[in-house]
Amino acid sequence: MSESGGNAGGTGGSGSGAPGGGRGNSGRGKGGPRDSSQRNAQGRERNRPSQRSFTENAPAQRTRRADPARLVAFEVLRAVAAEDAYANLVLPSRIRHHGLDKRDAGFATELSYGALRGQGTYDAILARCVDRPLDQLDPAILDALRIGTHQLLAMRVPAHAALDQTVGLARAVIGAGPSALINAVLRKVTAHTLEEWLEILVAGESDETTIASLRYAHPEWIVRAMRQSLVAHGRSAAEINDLLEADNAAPVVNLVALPGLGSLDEALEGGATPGELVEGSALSSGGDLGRLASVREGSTRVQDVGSQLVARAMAAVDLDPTGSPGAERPHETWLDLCAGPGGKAALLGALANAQGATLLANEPAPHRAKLVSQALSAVPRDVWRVRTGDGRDVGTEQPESFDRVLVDVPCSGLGALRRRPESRWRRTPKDLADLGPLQRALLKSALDAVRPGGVVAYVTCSPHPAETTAVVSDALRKRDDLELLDAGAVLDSVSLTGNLGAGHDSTAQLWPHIHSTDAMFLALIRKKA
Ligand SMILES: C[S@@+](CC[C@H](N)C(=O)[O-])C[C@H]1O[C@@H](n2cnc3c(N)ncnc32)[C@H](O)[C@@H]1O
Repeated sequence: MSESGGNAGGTGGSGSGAPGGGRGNSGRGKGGPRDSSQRNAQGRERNRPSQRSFTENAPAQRTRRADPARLVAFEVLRAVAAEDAYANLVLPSRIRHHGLDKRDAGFATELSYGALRGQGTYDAILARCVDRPLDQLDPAILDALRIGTHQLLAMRVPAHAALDQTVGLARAVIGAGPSALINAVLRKVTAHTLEEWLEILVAGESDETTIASLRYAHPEWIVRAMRQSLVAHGRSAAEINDLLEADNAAPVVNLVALPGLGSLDEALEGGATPGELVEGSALSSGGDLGRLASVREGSTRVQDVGSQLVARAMAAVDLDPTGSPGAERPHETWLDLCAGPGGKAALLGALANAQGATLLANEPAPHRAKLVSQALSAVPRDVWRVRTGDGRDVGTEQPESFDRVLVDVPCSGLGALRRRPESRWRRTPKDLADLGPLQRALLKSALDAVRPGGVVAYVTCSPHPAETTAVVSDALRKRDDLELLDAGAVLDSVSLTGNLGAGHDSTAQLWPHIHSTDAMFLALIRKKA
């Protein structure tokens, strides 16, 4: 374990398109393959005529060149499949490596994210077009087919361009052999629109979970888990399709101006719109956020509104409800037990600075602890410290030492599927079981570390009851010195609307399809004085 400090800021990116998301039909283009200059700012190819047709050229006569934007998407899919890479980390480096301009970068983002999100549905379609089981295909060929299918069924790319360019990509990076197969399979894909394919796939299917899984491109176990989560948090199971559809939409990039330190003026002048749910937030207008001086300084940051709300709720709980309103708070000590990479720590650091408190941010992974220091760099240096160590030890090493503790535990991330296009296909139900003991141990440590009268905010970026309500009720059952505060009411008190409707049974759950945030869970647990 060690403690340290440091400097910097951060930005994020997004993509769009998937079954249930940015649907579009392909059409006929005039002449040969389009070059990238014919794409519009959303990465869509311009002048899209309404009918489909294909070049008469045999695959061998077509382009042998890999269009750089498609090549980037292919490389992202390959890295995800072969190296277990994260698309949101690989994509920017591939875009830089190939020197894509803004339009091509938009196209590559939509193509790679859309193909990854839609993978389950696209594979079901491809299975109807290939004469052997998909797992007998070379994985690179399968990725090329997924990229071709997403262009044909869900992007406004003329069919001939999608075909020619995908075959050209395959010739350039996989070899001449597979191009005939790819050409033949993608021609079969073009026989139907996405909607027609979905009708074909679900025909004769009566199981609602299977239908939703195919229609909204989620594994069946996640469809069931999300339905269970909706019900566990007091919502209707009938919302499931809206929730799954929200996972397929590209999330808007949210900004936060660190209270008392940052400003949104520059972002708003540049076209960002003020956030409607929480003070000091804005919806980015897109583009390179590094152009904003306050983002470069780290006083304005990219952060999901759900994260902003739960961090503000932790800081806003009234620890002395019997005291006189407006009375000055004594100097408080705050702990962020699982801080990496530092998004909530930065906001908490700014709030601590404004409220005369200090913050200890803990993270066991040294490279992530460094990111926490960087995230906190805009906050005055005497307000915060970073501890590099196991959060499970803090409760015994520093018992009853903190007034407020945030424990934002490692979780399945089922509440942020829209941000991580590949994660739905990578996660398994076993992850939930494996994470349970760590989540419980971290919450126990947080409860040991908070002083009597203090409050612990238990947060996950997952709505699943195994990671949310079950963990909290286990903790409450084991000890008699705890009480649950009304997290929904506290969230309302820090929101601009005052009426988020997130509360249920004293805990609170935000939703992508209701609040346009990640599905953040919040429980506020007070240790009785
Ligand atoms: C959900 S993330 C936290 C996100 C962070 N609060 C933010 O807003 O940027 C969970 C973090 O817990 C860390 N973690 C994993 N095991 C831990 C442990 N034993 N003690 C403390 N933190 C742990 C992970 O490295 C990860 O950075």
